[in-house]
Amino acid sequence: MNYLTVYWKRYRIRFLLAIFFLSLEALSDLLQPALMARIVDQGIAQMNMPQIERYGLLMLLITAIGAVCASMRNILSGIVSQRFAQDLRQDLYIKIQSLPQSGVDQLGSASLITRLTNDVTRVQTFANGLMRIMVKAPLVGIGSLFMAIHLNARLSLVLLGIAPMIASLIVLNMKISYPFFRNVQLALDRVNRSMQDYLSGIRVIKVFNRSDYEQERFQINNKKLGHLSSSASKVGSIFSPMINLSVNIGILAILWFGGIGVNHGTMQVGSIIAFTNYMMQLLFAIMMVNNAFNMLVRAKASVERIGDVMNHESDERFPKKTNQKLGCENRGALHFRDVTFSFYKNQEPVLKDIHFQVKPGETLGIIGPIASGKSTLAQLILRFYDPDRGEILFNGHDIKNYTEEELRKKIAIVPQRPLLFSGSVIENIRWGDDQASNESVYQAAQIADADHFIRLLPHGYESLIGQGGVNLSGGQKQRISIARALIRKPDLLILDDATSAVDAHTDKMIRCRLRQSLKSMTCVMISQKVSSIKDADQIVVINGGRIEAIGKHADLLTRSSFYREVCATQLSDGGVQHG
Ligand SMILES: Nc1ncnc2c1ncn2[C@@H]1O[C@H](COP(=O)(O)OP(=O)(O)OP(=O)(O)O)[C@@H](O)[C@H]1O
Repeated sequence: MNYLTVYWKRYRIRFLLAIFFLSLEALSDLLQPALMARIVDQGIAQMNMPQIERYGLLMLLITAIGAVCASMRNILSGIVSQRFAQDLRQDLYIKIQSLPQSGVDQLGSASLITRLTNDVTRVQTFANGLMRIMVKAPLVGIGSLFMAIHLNARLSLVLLGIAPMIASLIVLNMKISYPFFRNVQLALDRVNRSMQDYLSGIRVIKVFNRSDYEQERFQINNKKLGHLSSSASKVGSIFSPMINLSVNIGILAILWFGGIGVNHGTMQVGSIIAFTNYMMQLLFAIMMVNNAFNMLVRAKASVERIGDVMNHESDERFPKKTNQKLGCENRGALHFRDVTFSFYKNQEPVLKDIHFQVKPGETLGIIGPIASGKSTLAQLILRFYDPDRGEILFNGHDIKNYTEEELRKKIAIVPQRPLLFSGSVIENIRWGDDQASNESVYQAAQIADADHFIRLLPHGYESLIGQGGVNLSGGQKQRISIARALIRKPDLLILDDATSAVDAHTDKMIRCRLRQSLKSMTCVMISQKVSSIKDADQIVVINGGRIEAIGKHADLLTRSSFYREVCATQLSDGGVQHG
């Protein structure tokens, strides 16, 4: 919970000011029954009009002060809780951005969304409640008790008997409820995850007619959430009436003993009214304290879940300062030296003893069966993960010597699944370099063979792209992604199956243009298609996480059985093309 200290320091003055107004408001509530008792006992009972007017006016004044304080407290609590939530959300967002990829994998993206939205809102509601009722309830509760004792000490013994009983009930409620609320949040994560899965795969789900199946999956998670939520509220619904019953027994006892007192002439009617009023205020306060505990239990679960993220180790692997010694003599050179990598400790490595070298300006093709580790290899170059053994050199230097900004400025990747944002086409391309001129954008689009189709769009480069590029074809999205990577003018370009959705002719055009226009740029081309990589200077055949063979197309036809088989099935003439 340490991470909350910074917000406490930032907002404590306004928070304490809200509590100050709240205390005045509570004081105004507490004084009213006592004034009413005087109006009844000293005014009405003795037909004393001046007393009625005096205490009546005083009561009005105190109520007005209470109302002003309530407004001030409302304004302050609104401001403090809104700003606190806004800051917390922002800081959590920044923290999520700083997490290493393994941290994001571990926490899960759906859970991170729930933490950023639902959990922050819960903590905000609690903070707001703290300034509205939670402090007022104990103040009014203790004040009522004090005023009641002041009115009639003997009658107050009833209250002292009941209070410990109610306190025990509240503590028990909190202990039992807490695990339920934590489980509710976890169930909410699962509901969000199934929704996220559905939205990201909506087309495939429809094509495969799997909407019913997905609906069932959602229903299972939703039912679990409903079940857990109702179990959690059942606990609350058992305890609340028990607390109510205890308080009502107390009121009944007061009326009983008070009635006896009035009969014997030891108590006045006004005092009994005031006493029951205080009892009602006490009832209200206790109910509020109970609700506050329920809110606290929920907020505690959320505070801990946010804390899991806030206290998670940030990605501190990159050096903070530029290493002056990193010269550019070997611009674009890439060297894998016996790299072994596994995602989880004590698990079979995904990549084993990977060793190869790419000279500046060369193109390296990588081919292999599915799940053989091709994309993982690309992610290691960008340091999304670090190898367990071995090292990767880029531009002649260990990639661990580069700052995050430097490394990612020099290397651009076009991922398997192109990611486009809502906005115009030109904005999406310029996202790679926001300083790029229009000319550079057009040039990058031409190399990616995107310029022609973009100009045919209703508003050309200014045409709007829907969220995730819904209004574009797969091949169009891939070409815009390539243009976006090119505009960065990287030393090394990684195309991770980036032309899988374009036809063979366009694929060839893009490769030719890349070679002609960017002679100095090194290119790593991962593909399942032989046609995409067969002209590369070197081809790495990767199988089961190991390099099966390295060489040119012609060499591999004799040296790699996997490569030969793939060529035989893929190349258009049905046979094996040499050269
Ligand atoms: N974030 C991750 N956490 C754990 N395991 C992973 C992760 N990403 C990939 N893997 C595993 O690593 C192995 C290699 O995956 P990778 O994506 O590198 O294969 P690939 O050769 O690129 O496959 P494809 O051709 O299908 O894209 C697979 O077994 C996969 O399950």
